[in-house]
Amino acid sequence: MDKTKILCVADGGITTEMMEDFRRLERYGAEVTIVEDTDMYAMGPITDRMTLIEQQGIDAAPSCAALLEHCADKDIIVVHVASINRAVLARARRLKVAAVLRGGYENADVPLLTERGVLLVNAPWRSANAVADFTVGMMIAENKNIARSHRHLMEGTWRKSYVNQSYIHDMRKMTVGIIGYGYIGRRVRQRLKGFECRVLVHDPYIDPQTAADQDVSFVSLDELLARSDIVTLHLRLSEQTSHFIGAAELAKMKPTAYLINTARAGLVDTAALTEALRTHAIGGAAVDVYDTEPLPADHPYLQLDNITLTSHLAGTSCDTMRTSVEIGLEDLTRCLRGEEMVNVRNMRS
Ligand SMILES: NC(=O)c1ccc[n+]([C@@H]2O[C@H](COP(=O)([O-])OP(=O)(O)OC[C@H]3O[C@@H](n4cnc5c(N)ncnc54)[C@H](O)[C@@H]3O)[C@@H](O)[C@H]2O)c1
Ligand SMILES: O=C(O)[C@H](O)[C@H](O)COP(=O)(O)O
Repeated sequence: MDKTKILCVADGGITTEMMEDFRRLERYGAEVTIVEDTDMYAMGPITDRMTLIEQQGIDAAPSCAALLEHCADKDIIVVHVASINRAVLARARRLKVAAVLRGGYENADVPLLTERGVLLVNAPWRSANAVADFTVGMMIAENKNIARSHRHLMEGTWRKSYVNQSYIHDMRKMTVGIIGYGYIGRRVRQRLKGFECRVLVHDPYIDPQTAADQDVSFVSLDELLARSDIVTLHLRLSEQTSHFIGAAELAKMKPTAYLINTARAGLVDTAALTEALRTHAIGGAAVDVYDTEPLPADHPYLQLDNITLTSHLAGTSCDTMRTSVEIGLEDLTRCLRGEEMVNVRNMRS
């Protein structure tokens, strides 16, 4: 019987050494080939190919030469950010499973994979702990003026008070509203337990039983916006959620409330948030993600004194990359044992 042939494409984000873990699948009779996506290094920062794909579509970003060269006889391919696009699928005629070791899988042509009967699996919660940690950090950085004080000290200024002086509260006195209760939203909630703050959640897609099992209050969007001292976004960006927070939603927030966005820039109307912060219609914001990245030097956020900004760092951790491999390896192990994979995104086997 033919061996199952697996191709793993390492790209520096997920290193060749990390991809070596997939050799454990050889105990199930698979043959594992590991190649390097050297084009990725030429493209600069790891997210550049992803930005091209997100903004211009899957066929806009250059294909990975190593993937094209080695995919023809493979049953399974494993990638991080290399595109599984039309060109790859035209060559990979034996392909049965495509594994994208990310939460998002914009670098896979899902309709085409589905049409070809190829299962797509991903690594949905790989960065959820990193992003949840970071999000809580952003809440505290903004509310307690940590980044602002750091900047002023680096500039030689000792300041004892900031614009939010009259509404800096201990976390245990605050109500935090979590919008989107998926992998990251739930982990933010877990972390907030230690701070003893009240937590409200808005997520219309949580089934009633799951909601009943959680010790949080599920509320409408309007109630969450009106009652929260901190509103934190953990939805995925889609046509339905584009500009989820605009002028109308910001107007429903308390004038002392903070908006935290470590999810996706497109969830928030940037002009509306800028205006709300400029006029102090809300207390402040902390933002990790932008419509244009890197953040342009003339971006209006850079003129504000009530915002904490980071450079799309929330998901970045060594553990994120290791976890990506662990999640993928678990599912491909199930596949080789003839069991159902858990992270299938396009159809059930
Ligand atoms: N900044 C970073 O570095 C970074 C890293 C990883 C992920 N992210 C982003 O974090 C976000 C959350 O990721 P996740 O893995 O938790 O996603 P997820 O899919 O697990 O959870 C999203 C949740 O949003 C809910 N939702 C959908 N529409 C909604 C609506 N209209 N109102 C309220 N809730 C709604 C869904 O039911 C789901 O529970 C995504 O936008 C993702 O792109 C950012
Ligand atoms: O936000 C991020 O960090 C990036 O989108 C990163 O490319 C991967 O995130 P993921 O697709 O795993 O959610």
